[in-house]
Amino acid sequence: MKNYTSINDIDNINNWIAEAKTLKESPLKDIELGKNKTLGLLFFNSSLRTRLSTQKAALNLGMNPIVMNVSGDAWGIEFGDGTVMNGNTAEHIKEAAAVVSQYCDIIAVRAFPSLTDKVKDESEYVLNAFKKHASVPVVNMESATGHPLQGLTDAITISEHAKTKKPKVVLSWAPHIKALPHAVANSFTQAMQKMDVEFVIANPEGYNLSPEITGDTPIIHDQNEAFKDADFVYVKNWSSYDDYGKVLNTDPNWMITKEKLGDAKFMHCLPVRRNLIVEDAVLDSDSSLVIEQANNRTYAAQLVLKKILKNL
Ligand SMILES: NCCC[C@H](NC(=O)CCC(=O)O)C(=O)O
Ligand SMILES: NC(=O)OP(=O)(O)O
Repeated sequence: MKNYTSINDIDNINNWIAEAKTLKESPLKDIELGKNKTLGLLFFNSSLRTRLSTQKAALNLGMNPIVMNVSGDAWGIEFGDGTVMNGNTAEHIKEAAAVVSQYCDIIAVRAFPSLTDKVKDESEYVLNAFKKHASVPVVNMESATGHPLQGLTDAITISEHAKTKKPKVVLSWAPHIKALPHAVANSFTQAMQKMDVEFVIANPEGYNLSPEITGDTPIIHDQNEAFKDADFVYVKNWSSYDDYGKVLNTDPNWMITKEKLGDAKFMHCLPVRRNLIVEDAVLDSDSSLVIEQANNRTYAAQLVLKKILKNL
């Protein structure tokens, strides 16, 4: 594998899950593989889990991680072609990516969407510019439209906790005060579509994800109906896709409660706002898998880095 930028880069999800589970059992077994190799992590946005678990994964493989907060700490990067750079950007992605490629064997990038310009966001211009102008492999640590390290993590976690051969998995929208990206929901949807699960999405009217992502997956506007007989309820807020980036609804009735959850397991990528997205009683109960999900971020990243290292 050269780059890992989308769930579509996973050739066989069941094999990947099995391999991630073996890494989890003996995380240091490939400690020689990444010796003298450098992973550069570039953050255009905040992070706790991705920033730490991806470094931990690199360390488990014997790699040397180096981290930079691009926004604020680096020079403003210009992505436009042929731009007269007389504004706020001081260096072009052509130089920046070429320079970073000399210091790193793999570059990992986090760059969220604007949520104001759908066409520009969907062009994935930051991630694709790194892919184009870097001479080393690129890993997506959450881009405008996808969070494939999270999607892989969630597939691993569901596989670990499934009690039946074909569990029912619900992706549910929940309220939030801010406009949030679609990336986590998109990659979770794509991961579930590759797994042998009964998968449905629950969201209010006006909140359907991109039809290119949802495809044949049933979309249900009644949350209680969607939750019936669910084994896993994966919760995430996202802003409207059709009315791009808008917050149309903050209906507290969509918040996840213990009563609504029933016997299902609760999942969320974190960070999560308590008593807005989900009530304390759920997060503080055995029904919550959120801490285990965060743990699996390390093994998802380690599997991805291992596959890229083997191909260098
Ligand atoms: N990486 C996981 C989620 C990141 C981001 N969440 C956020 O921005 C939450 C911010 C807040 O709650 O203020 C998202 O939804 O894509
Ligand atoms: N789940 C996740 O990606 O967390 P961070 O945004 O803290 O990295």
